Amino acid sequence: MKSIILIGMPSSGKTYVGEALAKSLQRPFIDLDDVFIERVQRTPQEVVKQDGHELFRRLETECLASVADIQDAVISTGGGIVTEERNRPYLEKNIIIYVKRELDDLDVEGRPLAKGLSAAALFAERRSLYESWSHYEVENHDAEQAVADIRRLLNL
Ligand SMILES: Nc1ncnc2c1ncn2[C@@H]1O[C@H](COP(=O)(O)OP(=O)(O)OP(=O)(O)O)[C@@H](O)[C@H]1O
Ligand SMILES: O=C(O)C1=C[C@@H](O)[C@@H](O)[C@H](O)C1
Ligand SMILES: [Mg+2]
Repeated sequence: MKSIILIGMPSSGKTYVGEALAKSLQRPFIDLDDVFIERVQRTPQEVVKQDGHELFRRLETECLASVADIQDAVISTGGGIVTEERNRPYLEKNIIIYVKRELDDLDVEGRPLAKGLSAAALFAERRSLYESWSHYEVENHDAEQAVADIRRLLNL
């Protein structure tokens, strides 16, 4: 079966819910941030700081391409994955779930967000992308509930 791939705002719970979902389904969990660090030997933040946003996005696409054909996994992505149209075909090889969380609940304090924008500004820019690129949407108030909702939506 295709992998389940989670998209959504920074800190919306893609990793948290993804890990719980993988455990519940007894499937491998892949976090694209970990793939990035392993391939590039630097964190996304280091690359942005040292070499700029564009290189970070190019390397992120390479990381996505490297996992896009893996079957049966749960994959969480970085919040900005929807900002590059070239990422869409890789995401679409999989089942795409938009993980939603109240803006006020996003724990973005002190985190370097893309382009130095606030979470509200990023959300305004990306909301329609998360909505239109995803096959399903799930609220993350409570991780167990989000896992149950995804399992129900996908009949798993
Ligand atoms: N349902 C939840 N209940 C309690 N804590 C949560 C829940 N969802 C997420 N968190 C917490 O919120 C923070 C952000 O979650 P997480 O790291 O999973 O977000 P993310 O979408 O993967 O972020 P990023 O875009 O940076 O990868 C973490 O500290 C996580 O433990
Ligand atoms: O949402 C984004 O565009 C980003 C989120 C951060 O986790 C980092 O990956 C980087 O700052 C970009
Ligand atoms: Mg994450």
